[in-house]
Amino acid sequence: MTTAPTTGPIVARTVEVDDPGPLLSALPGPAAHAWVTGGEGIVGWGEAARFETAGPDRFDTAARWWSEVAADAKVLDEVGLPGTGLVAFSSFAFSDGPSTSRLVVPAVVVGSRDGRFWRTTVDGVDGDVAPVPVSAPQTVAWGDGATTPEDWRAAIGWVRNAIATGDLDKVVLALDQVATADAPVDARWLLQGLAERYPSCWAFAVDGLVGATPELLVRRSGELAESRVLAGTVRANGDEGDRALLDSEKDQLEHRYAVDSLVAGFAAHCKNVRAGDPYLLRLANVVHLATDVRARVADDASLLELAGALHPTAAVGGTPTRAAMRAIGKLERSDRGRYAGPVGWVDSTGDGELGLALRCAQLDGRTARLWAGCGIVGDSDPEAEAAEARAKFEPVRAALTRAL
Ligand SMILES: C=C(O[C@@H]1C=C(C(=O)O)C=C[C@H]1O)C(=O)O
Repeated sequence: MTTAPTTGPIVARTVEVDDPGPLLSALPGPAAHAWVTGGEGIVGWGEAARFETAGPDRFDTAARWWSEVAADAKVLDEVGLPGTGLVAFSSFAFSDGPSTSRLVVPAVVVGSRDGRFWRTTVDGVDGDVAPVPVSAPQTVAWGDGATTPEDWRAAIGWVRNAIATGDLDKVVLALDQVATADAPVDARWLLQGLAERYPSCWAFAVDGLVGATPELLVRRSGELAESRVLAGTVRANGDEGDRALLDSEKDQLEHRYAVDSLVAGFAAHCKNVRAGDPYLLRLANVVHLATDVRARVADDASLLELAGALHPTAAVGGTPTRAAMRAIGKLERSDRGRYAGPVGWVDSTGDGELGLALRCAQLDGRTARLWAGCGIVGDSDPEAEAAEARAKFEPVRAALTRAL
């Protein structure tokens, strides 16, 4: 566990500013943090404080650190909208393994909502970054990741057998790909490409994990907790695909496991948990079955505490949870890192938004590791799952290579 580099209580000041233009274009360099949907949200850079942790208690330890920082902080906020005041960009590991989860308080945050714009700075922390133009890769070479398509098909077979013998109901299996560019990949290049083609998704970047997710694990606004669960997917191909999804018992079952797990997770902290009816969420690459869930927070649990109770839902893990997580650990050839973990932002009152880190890449110099996962149930067809995985890789692949 590490904390740095606060030297005393944080003083955060939010002031209203003129329209700064597109938020993602306000980011001065590739070390970028972002949470943007439909052109609104927050972007940040520089660093006023950081907390890193790992293991099964990661949500609790992060929640405790953040509540102490927030309690000590002085927040001078003349705007008072979601994303103003003191915020930490947040990104959690998928599993209880050694991958690092982190909260980062940027030196500068610029935000926009409902035609209002703001800038938050932390006293005594230099947020001046010499602007560096966004760079596009000139070449990108693609390779398999740790789990090859062949490994993945074999794993689907293993899961289908385990389901047939009654040990499991659903497992979300992921595979990875690695892109190697000619120069370090600029997070802003990916963010801008993703936000352009997927404006209704949440484009995110936290410490080099960059993507655009359509799935909201939890948003807390005071007593209101909200979520958008996705499970059940086909490639976008017009009405035919839409009907196939709505009429598919296999997809409806896969979806129900995910909704049930989210509702059960909310029960620990919330009252009046209400799930709507499933609907179709249409994106440029795929169509998902989606359900919106609302609940009332009954015990003052913060966003990070709620996330600890909810993660991993069966949208990214499986059913039953523990057995599915064991299967993922055994069948996937490398740790997921922060892919499929909660990602977003939290403020000093414990409000904020966390999506699931999907349709994303982990940037590391010239390489980008991408993942795509599919929910496997007893009736899953390996060919159809492979087509679904290819469709889920598409957003990041296309954003990365759009200038080539
Ligand atoms: C795991 C991913 O997506 C999840 C799995 C889905 C499915 O199996 O239908 C749909 C949306 C997400 O909950 C991914 O995109 O990598």
